[in-house]
Amino acid sequence: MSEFNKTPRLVLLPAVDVAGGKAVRLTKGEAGTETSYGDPVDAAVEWADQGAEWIHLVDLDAAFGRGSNGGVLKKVIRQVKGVNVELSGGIRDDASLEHALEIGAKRINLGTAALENPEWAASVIAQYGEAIAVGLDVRGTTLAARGWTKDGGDLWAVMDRLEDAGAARYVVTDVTKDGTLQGPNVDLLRQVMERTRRPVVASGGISSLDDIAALRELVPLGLEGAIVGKALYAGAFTLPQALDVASH
Ligand SMILES: O=C(O)c1ccccc1N[C@@H]1O[C@H](COP(=O)(O)O)[C@@H](O)[C@H]1O
Repeated sequence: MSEFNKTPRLVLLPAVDVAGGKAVRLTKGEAGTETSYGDPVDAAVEWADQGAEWIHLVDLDAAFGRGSNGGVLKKVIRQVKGVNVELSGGIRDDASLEHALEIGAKRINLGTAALENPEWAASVIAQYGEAIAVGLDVRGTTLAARGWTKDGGDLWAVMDRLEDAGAARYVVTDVTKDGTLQGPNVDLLRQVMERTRRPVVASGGISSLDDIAALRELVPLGLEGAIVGKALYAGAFTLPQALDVASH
């Protein structure tokens, strides 16, 4: 096959979720299910050293509305200079959005605000374009907001609105898969990609290199990337192995 016929690679985004100043992984996003993996700066620097182009950085305390890890996030972004950071959790107004961009986030992932404050979300989508992604965090086809503790409406109705607003990209998480190592929800991803021409990033459930290979098959349909969390921290495979599968 010539270079020109090759399917473009899948971009992998190792996740660094921060709670109480530590890198943690949750199961299905439920508070109290944390497994701790130490210093978030060390985790992020390790993913950067191993070849990550993007890091998906989450302030879980801000997402749950119980605090902030602002200082730690700033340090992480500073320490992984040269690696793009997608930042999410608690970015719900002008002040938090501007702060996130000021500390160096390349892309902001809006969750709750895109559901509860459609006018503001539309205005920042129009103003910042590619710098704004919308996180579609779902159980079944019901969106989840406020630390995934509240229902946030019907996925397809909200997507119609976001498409009209010109959302640049969607980060799709099946909450029921997140942190479970049960494999990604490929049907959900296919359904989302059928309804948009915008790039989609998959999140939740990746457990093996086979899962990454399966997601790479979706690149021609609009899948741009995949967030990898627990599988990397648990050592199911290494990031270089995953990057290799994502690019072949
Ligand atoms: O990533 C998680 O495990 C997670 C768990 C519970 C809530 C949120 C979680 N992650 C990220 O947070 C944003 C939503 O934050 P907000 O609603 O905008 O404050 C979500 O898209 C995930 O990226």
